[in-house]
Amino acid sequence: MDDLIIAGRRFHSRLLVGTGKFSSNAAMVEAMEGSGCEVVTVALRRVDIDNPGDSMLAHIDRDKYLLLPNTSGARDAEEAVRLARLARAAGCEPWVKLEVTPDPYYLLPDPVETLKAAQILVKEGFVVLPYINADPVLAKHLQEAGTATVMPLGAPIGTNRGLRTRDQIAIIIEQAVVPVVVDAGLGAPSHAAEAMELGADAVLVNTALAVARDPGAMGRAFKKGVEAGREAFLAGLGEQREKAEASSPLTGFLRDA
Ligand SMILES: CC(=O)[C@@H](O)[C@H](O)COP(=O)(O)O
Repeated sequence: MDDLIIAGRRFHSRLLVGTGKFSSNAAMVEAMEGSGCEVVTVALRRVDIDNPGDSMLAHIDRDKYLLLPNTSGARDAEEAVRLARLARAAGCEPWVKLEVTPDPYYLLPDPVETLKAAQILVKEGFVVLPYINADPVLAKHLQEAGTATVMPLGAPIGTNRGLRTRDQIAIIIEQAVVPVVVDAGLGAPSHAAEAMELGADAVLVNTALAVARDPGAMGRAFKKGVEAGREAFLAGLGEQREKAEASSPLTGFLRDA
């Protein structure tokens, strides 16, 4: 068993999926099913969380998937906290993907407001999964505040540019005492595999699935990428070297004969 454990809860899948930007609810469900995910994140601003008949929520089987509300669109801590409280009041589990993104162009997370919101929400009993820039110092502060994960970005949301923050993420992974979930910017299964090979505990993907010609097939491709990367990480990757080293050394019985 190689389960992902977040706040004491076990997941077989290490791929979390976002629900934005899909051309239809059917396409979203195909991507979720193909990916094998068990956690799906939903922007609180986009759904009527009080209404189980909301057209998008009605397509998410809550027995099969953990619905992870996110505070996407919040511009400061106050707004994020308000959204999280609304979700809990509407009967959602007290899990929240904390996003505070005041900058409309790059959607980069605000570190000060994110930390402030995390401190409040943890105290109120929320399981907090904060979306952050790949900043190891901030990651430490959030863990000290009691967050259940840290979720550093690979690249800005929706850019599909892959693991641009690789070196910083490596430091976060080295120092983390909670699961590290690489979130945002992963545009191809190879990007997800790279994050997992680096030692990330999980990844979260949305845009790459939503914009694919066949979201179900892309979900399956990401599943394989995540599994391959995880397996390689556990198997132990060889270190990178500057100089060549022959795969078939010229020592041994041929030269000695
Ligand atoms: C859906 C979500 O929670 C975001 O953090 C984000 O949308 C994920 O990033 P990509 O859309 O780039 O995969």
